[in-house]
Amino acid sequence: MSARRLDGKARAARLLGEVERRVGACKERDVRPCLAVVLVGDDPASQVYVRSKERRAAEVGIEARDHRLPATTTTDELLALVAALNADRAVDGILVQLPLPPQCDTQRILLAVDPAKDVDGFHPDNLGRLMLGQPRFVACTPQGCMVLLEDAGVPLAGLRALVIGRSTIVGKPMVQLLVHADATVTAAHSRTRDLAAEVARADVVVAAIGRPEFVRGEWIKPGAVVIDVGMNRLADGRLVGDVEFAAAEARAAAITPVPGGVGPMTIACLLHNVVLSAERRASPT
Ligand SMILES: Nc1nc(=O)c2c([nH]1)NC[C@@H]1CN(c3ccc(C(=O)N[C@@H](CCC(=O)O)C(=O)O)cc3)C=[N+]21
Repeated sequence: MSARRLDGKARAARLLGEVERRVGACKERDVRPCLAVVLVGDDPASQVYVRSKERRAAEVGIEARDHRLPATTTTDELLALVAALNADRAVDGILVQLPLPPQCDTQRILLAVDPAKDVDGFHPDNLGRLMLGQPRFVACTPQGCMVLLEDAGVPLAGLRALVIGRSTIVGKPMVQLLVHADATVTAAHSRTRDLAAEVARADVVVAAIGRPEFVRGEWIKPGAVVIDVGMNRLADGRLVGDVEFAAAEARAAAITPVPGGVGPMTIACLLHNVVLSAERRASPT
């Protein structure tokens, strides 16, 4: 048996089509959806990500305003920029590209973003709302994983789901979303004993560890659904996930590829969050 590939690229294109229609509807009401992108420093990977976000935004009619700051930017300078973007009524979403240089206090900066413009879903208000089951902006990567899980066609209620990785931007919100979908969720991480045994009993595996092919294909329970959040650049330039793809594919019922799986969904969900924010501006409740 070979797994069905959960095609994130195709799914993202469909979601972006919906976003584009909704952007058009906003414009008919004289609201022009706008995303402010803040990039500090010259990390090459961050520059690539930001460029592809801005390109996708343009494709769906969202204006992306670029704020590039030198690597020496201080916390106070960033706080001043965030305050200006919060106050700018034309800005629907604010994205501060991570990681920030070490002299910047990331937590303080994320806390300063107006939660109503926090399209990354990283502000404590939005993380707390998700915990309460009253989400406003859901972090883009976990949101994209849930869409792909829906496409896999497995009802999550009662299933055993394993989330590997406990980051604030992926693992923790992913656990919450799966709990709200009535899965039985285990949060595994670097200190988990016998990860192989945890994987072996999981009906759904979400891998967000950041180590190339760390999850062995032979650990996967036959018929499981595998969502690979990992994006690891090897020395030879190849991009691989956190799961040993070929071996996992032979056992799983469905699996996301890398590239072309979760990554494109993350960007589509970001722009989905921007249009949600613009729709609130168009029809305040
Ligand atoms: N505030 C903030 N928000 C983020 O959402 C954020 C961030 N900071 N910092 C960095 C990470 C990384 N990230 C990616 C999203 C999509 C792809 C993506 O589309 N990847 C393609 C492949 C790209 C390639 O080939 O290199 C794919 O998986 O098919 C990659 C990486 C968002 N991040």
